[in-house]
Amino acid sequence: MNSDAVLLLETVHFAAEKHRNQRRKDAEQTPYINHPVGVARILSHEGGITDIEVLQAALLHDTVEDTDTTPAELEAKFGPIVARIVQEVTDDKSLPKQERKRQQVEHAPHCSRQAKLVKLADKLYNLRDLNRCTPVGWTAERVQEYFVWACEVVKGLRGTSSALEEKLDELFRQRGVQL
Ligand SMILES: Nc1nc2c(ncn2[C@@H]2O[C@H](COP(=O)(O)OP(=O)(O)O)[C@@H](OP(=O)(O)OP(=O)(O)O)[C@H]2O)c(=O)[nH]1
Ligand SMILES: [Mn+2]
Repeated sequence: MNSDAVLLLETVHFAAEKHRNQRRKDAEQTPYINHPVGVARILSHEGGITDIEVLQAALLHDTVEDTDTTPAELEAKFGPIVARIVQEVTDDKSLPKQERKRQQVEHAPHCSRQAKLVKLADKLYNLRDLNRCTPVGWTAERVQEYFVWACEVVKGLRGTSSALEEKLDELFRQRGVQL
């Protein structure tokens, strides 16, 4: 088996273990790991991305934010580039939510191209997930606000992947969000 396949299996196994007790916010309580796997799959299948470090970072992108995983642990296991990309897409959960959301808009244009790719695929997955079903406790207004905010973040990520940006733009258009 080629070494990229071995590396991806090692990475998806690590992410699955880390997210094993986490569920999505939908009524069916979908396993959380479906999200990072789906984000990596969007990058490869829809974005044509073959950069192994980007695909690994996509699989790991929520481990530091949402589990006990540390950046040092990622660096030791997957190397400095993967660890850096994950760090770039990790929100500071000690900040109030509104400030975290504001910082994503502010930081997006300063991210590396690799981190921008992960962020584009993350938003595309989450917006499609909102179209699939509404998270438990969310109102229609909150869903619409998420689309408006995501569009602001995506503005700072443009010029990175026309394939992913076109798919995002179609979702914003369907919601009447001004591009
Ligand atoms: N659409 C949707 N999202 C769900 C669901 N379950 C969990 N999530 C996660 O919820 C986050 C969006 O919800 P918010 O209320 O805006 O953010 P918060 O969880 O950080 O407070 C996303 O985090 P994230 O991936 O870190 O991305 P980001 O939105 O913070 O950039 C998304 O992955 C679900 O069933 N549907
Ligand atoms: Mn995510």
